[in-house]
Amino acid sequence: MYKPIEIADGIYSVGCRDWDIRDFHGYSTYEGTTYNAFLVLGEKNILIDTVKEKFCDELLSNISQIIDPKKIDILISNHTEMDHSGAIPRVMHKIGENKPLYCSKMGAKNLKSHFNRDFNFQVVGSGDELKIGNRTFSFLETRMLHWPDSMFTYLVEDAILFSSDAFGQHYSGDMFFDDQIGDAIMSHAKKYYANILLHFSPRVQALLKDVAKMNLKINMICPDHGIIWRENPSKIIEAYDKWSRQEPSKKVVVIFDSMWESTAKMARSITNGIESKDVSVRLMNTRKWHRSDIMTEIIDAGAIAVGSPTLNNGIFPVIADVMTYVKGLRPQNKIAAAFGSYGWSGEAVKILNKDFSEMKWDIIDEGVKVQYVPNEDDLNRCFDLGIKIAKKLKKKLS
Ligand SMILES: Cc1cc2nc3c(=O)[nH]c(=O)nc-3n(C[C@H](O)[C@H](O)[C@H](O)COP(=O)(O)O)c2cc1C
Repeated sequence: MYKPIEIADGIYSVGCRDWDIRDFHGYSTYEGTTYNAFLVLGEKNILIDTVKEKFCDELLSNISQIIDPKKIDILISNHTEMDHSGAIPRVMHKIGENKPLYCSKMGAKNLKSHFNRDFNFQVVGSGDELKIGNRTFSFLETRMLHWPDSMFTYLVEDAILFSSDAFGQHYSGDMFFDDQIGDAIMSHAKKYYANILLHFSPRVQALLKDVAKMNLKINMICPDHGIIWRENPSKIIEAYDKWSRQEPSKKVVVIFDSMWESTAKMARSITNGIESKDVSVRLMNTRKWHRSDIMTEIIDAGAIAVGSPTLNNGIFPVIADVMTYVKGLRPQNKIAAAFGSYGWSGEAVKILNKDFSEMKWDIIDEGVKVQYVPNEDDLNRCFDLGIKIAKKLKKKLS
């Protein structure tokens, strides 16, 4: 940033924007991301989280515009992943190697594993508090949201939740708050949830219930990526509640790949069949759509159809990539059907059905297989499969 932003009295956002990044551990970030870090001034000066190693100079320069970094007394690390911890060794070197580093028990273990050294760890768990002057930092472990070390730091008097990766978005721009960017941020937040947190949805539900019971006042949510939620923090909490419930909607995603257009023709007929029953549909060619965009469409879809030609007795490699990725993120509550063209052995549909059953998706048809190029009858069978998917979905939702 060209200069740090004071987000509340004596509290500054001092992190960095990564305008260039496009591949974030396999997730496509068309608009880059930010690595947020926060400086809280007071009787003791506290830095919450750091940035990716290569942005360390920028972080230190941002801090220097407010105080001499040597005057930082305490570092809080909410999450060990390198985009937030990468700069820790250099930051500690700058502020003083023996200054206390607050983190969870798993945080201490994981920071050691990352940097192969000890810091002056002060291990904290849920409910522990650090009182400094007129400020209270309260810690809440959020294990597996999304790493074992993850935790939140809640600043009691200011009612600010530093939420680590939760509630984040991969977005980098000239807007820093929800009231500046408006609803445009929600697609980034949804993509982030679908690709980073979806498989932990039961834990998200449990956490939201725990936080509701705690009756925390939340004026602001400061995640480690993207914009800060200050106008309406409950908007992202409500969105997390909705996404983590994994409720199906009247929407089908048709995913396919094709070498010679046969599976593509089948995919289009299935799509037409779905649409003929007034069900919304997204047709996604895996050669044109990134796996993380496909995943974002899947999260609220009620049904998924996947098509692959048979290649060397298996499914097409790009479809295998997408299916491996989707399986890991465990989307629930889906109706499913497979399809594909083949030449002689035709294993693809069977393999896709196995993938569906591993995810406990409801396979509503044995799938449509077509030898080589589909004729009119074959395309009618595909159209009928589309109708069947749409009808089953409507019935399920009624
Ligand atoms: C390199 C290569 C390997 C193939 N291997 C198989 C195979 O193992 N079993 C099979 O049934 N068909 C195989 N096929 C045939 C394709 O599945 C068939 O051409 C199909 O119609 C392609 O569908 P598409 O037009 O959607 O790509 C192979 C085709 C190619 C080009």
